[in-house]
Amino acid sequence: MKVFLPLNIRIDDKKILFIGGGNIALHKIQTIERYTRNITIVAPEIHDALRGKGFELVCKEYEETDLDGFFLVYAATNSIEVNRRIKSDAAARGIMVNVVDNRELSDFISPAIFKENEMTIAVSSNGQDVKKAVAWRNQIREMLKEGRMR
Ligand SMILES: C[C@@]1(CC(=O)O)c2cc3[nH]c(cc4nc(cc5[nH]c(cc(n2)[C@H]1CCC(=O)O)[C@@](C)(CC(=O)O)[C@@H]5CCC(=O)O)C(CC(=O)O)=C4CCC(=O)O)c(CCC(=O)O)c3CC(=O)O
Ligand SMILES: NC(=O)C1=CN([C@@H]2O[C@H](COP(=O)(O)OP(=O)(O)OC[C@H]3O[C@@H](n4cnc5c(N)ncnc54)[C@H](O)[C@@H]3O)[C@@H](O)[C@H]2O)C=CC1
Repeated sequence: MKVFLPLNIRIDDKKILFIGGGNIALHKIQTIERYTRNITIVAPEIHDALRGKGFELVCKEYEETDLDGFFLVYAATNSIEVNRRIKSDAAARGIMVNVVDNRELSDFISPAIFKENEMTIAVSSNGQDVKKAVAWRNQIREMLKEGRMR
């Protein structure tokens, strides 16, 4: 089984690339944009909710050279084959990838996050039980809101 180490990575001075701009990209970007807007999206079709927010939008199919200059990459297309190709192209360049349809291929995974000002709670199940990670995050959030944690 893969093992994932929790880290807080500096990203304000780095570029993040999304390949694929559909529902899953939108959902992940809604979390990431609370930390940075330095996001580029490459996809033939980009969700309307991702437009006009200051992201760099590149309307086309993925090519290997799209990876140049990026620190983190999210392979978020609806094609298993394209996502696998992104992973192997990025690995050859030493770039870390989150493959949204395959935790085994992912160099990093996204935790369930609750952020309030400078404080962040991030819950992960090591990629094994997303629903439990979300449930724990929600319970911790409720405890905070009810004043049971300070
Ligand atoms: C491994 C990981 C990889 C990664 O994406 O990094 C991954 C993978 C997969 N998720 C799947 C399903 C769903 N994921 C969500 C939601 C979230 N998923 C997130 C993280 C992760 N998901 C990483 C592990 C995290 C950990 O370690 O625990 C969250 C926490 C963070 C985020 O995505 O930003 C975010 C909550 C955001 C929030 O609430 O804030 C929902 C909706 C929901 O539950 O709300 C569903 C539908 C559930 C249903 O169907 O009921 C499937 C099956 C796909 C399929 O079968 O089609 C796979 C694929 C697989 O398991 O291989
Ligand atoms: N990690 C997670 O939490 C979850 C992941 N998934 C997986 O996420 C994947 C994506 O799902 P959705 O976003 O709902 O799909 P979607 O259909 O909404 O969006 C797909 C996106 O990929 C783009 N795309 C397709 N081919 C491309 C190419 N060659 N180059 C660049 N972009 C390309 C499309 O233009 C579109 O923007 C699916 O494989 C699904 O299994 C699904 C549920 C949860």
